[in-house]
Amino acid sequence: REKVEITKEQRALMKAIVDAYNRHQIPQDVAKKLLQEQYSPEENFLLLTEMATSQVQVLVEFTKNIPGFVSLDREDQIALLKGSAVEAMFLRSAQVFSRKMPSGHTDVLEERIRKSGMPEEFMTPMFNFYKSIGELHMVQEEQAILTAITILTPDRPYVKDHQAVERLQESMLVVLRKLCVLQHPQELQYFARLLGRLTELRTLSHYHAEMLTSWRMNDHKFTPLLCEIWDVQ
Ligand SMILES: O=C1N(Cc2ccc(-c3nnn[nH]3)cc2)c2ccc(Br)cc2C12CCN(S(=O)(=O)c1cccs1)CC2
Repeated sequence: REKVEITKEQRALMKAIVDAYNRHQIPQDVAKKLLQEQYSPEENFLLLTEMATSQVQVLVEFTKNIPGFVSLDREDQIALLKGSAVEAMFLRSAQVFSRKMPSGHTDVLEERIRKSGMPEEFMTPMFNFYKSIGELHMVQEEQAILTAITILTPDRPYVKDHQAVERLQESMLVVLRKLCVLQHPQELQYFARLLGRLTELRTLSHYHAEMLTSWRMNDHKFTPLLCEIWDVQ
């Protein structure tokens, strides 16, 4: 059994990322609304849009606090945020939602989102992803670092200094791998399973782009921030 040890620097990096991840949350009243009253599809959709807008704001703040991010080329910072926005939002949504939801309430989520006019063909992959994240029982350090790794993916469109991003992501992958060995000693392939979720996320983000155009509401409106980051309208 390999002797795994997290260095002082790696612990500092992990702490900075976890603090940033926990510091920014979306307003609880918004998330709670989704779980309480019964709404019309239009109202459901508006709620999801309101929440997604808060989520993007929270993710921008989180990203700015990832050590090394703000010293990247400014245009690369934008390219990374735009390239990872959907994936990071779905990853964080799945993580936060499963934590927030008392068990057995996911059908409320399913019903609310199904009632928002989301195309059927997107529901299944989204819920499969949601369940597959829940089954991993990630500790919060793993959740925060995996989200940072998603954002610091070097092969996003328009990233110029590929290497600089790769170096940042590399240092986080090293920490995450050690964390997985320490937190899940019995599951030898736990780290590989975590990274496998990132592949599932990319598929989801392709669905998402199509979904936005085919949303089953003729007058669906997104907020200016979502239009900007999702390249819609
Ligand atoms: O809204 C979602 N939810 C509910 C949700 C998400 C986060 C929090 C929360 N609470 N505190 N912090 N975060 C609460 C409820 C959720 C849960 C799991 C998965 Br997988 C995914 C989702 C989406 C993400 C956005 N989309 S979306 O398609 O991008 C779209 C935008 C506009 C209209 S449709 C819908 C599904």
